[in-house]
Amino acid sequence: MVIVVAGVSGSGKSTVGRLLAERLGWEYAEADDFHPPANIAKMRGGTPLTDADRRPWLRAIAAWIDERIAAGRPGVVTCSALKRAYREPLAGGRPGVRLVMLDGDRDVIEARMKARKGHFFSADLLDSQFADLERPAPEEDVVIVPVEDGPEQIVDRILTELRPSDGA
Ligand SMILES: Nc1ncnc2c1ncn2[C@@H]1O[C@H](COP(=O)(O)OP(=O)(O)OP(=O)(O)O)[C@@H](O)[C@H]1O
Ligand SMILES: O=C(O)[C@H](O)[C@@H](O)[C@H](O)[C@H](O)CO
Repeated sequence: MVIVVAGVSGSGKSTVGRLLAERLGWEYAEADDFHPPANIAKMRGGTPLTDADRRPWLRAIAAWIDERIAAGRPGVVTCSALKRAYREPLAGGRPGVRLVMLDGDRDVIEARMKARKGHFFSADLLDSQFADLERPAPEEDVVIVPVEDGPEQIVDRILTELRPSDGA
């Protein structure tokens, strides 16, 4: 099984994803490591990414997921996956892949981003993240988890909802 941890920038994907992988003893990969350097430079410069910018990045994340599934090695990967069209190729109806979206109040997320030091993605871009965000429809079968709790409780909740140790 592969779990994709999604959500806008600052929603806690890296914090929660890393902890989840640690608790399960699974491999972990970080969305930002799949971006071509031009995308990182663009975000660092304060310009939001377009669909075209995100295409090679989503393909690289999908390839990571495919490799894990082919090898029967479970993993956790983060990916903002803001739009339905981004989520479909990663998790849509694929057995063995589940997507969890961290979602919550913009002010809470903004405050966390402002407190976070040394990250290339500035809180000024948060509006563009919420503008692009398409909240998952029920038929997408995405687990939506509120971000207001602490990371440990969020991970507990994901484990309860997905029961990954059952091998689902
Ligand atoms: N549940 C939480 N409770 C309190 N603080 C949190 C929580 N989750 C994350 N944080 C803090 O909020 C900030 C943003 O979290 P994090 O970097 O994990 O988000 P992200 O979604 O991975 O962001 P990005 O996509 O920009 O890399 C960090 O400083 C992190 O320590
Ligand atoms: O889809 C996007 O706009 C990007 O992937 C962003 O979400 C960033 O990569 C990340 O969240 C910042 O670290």
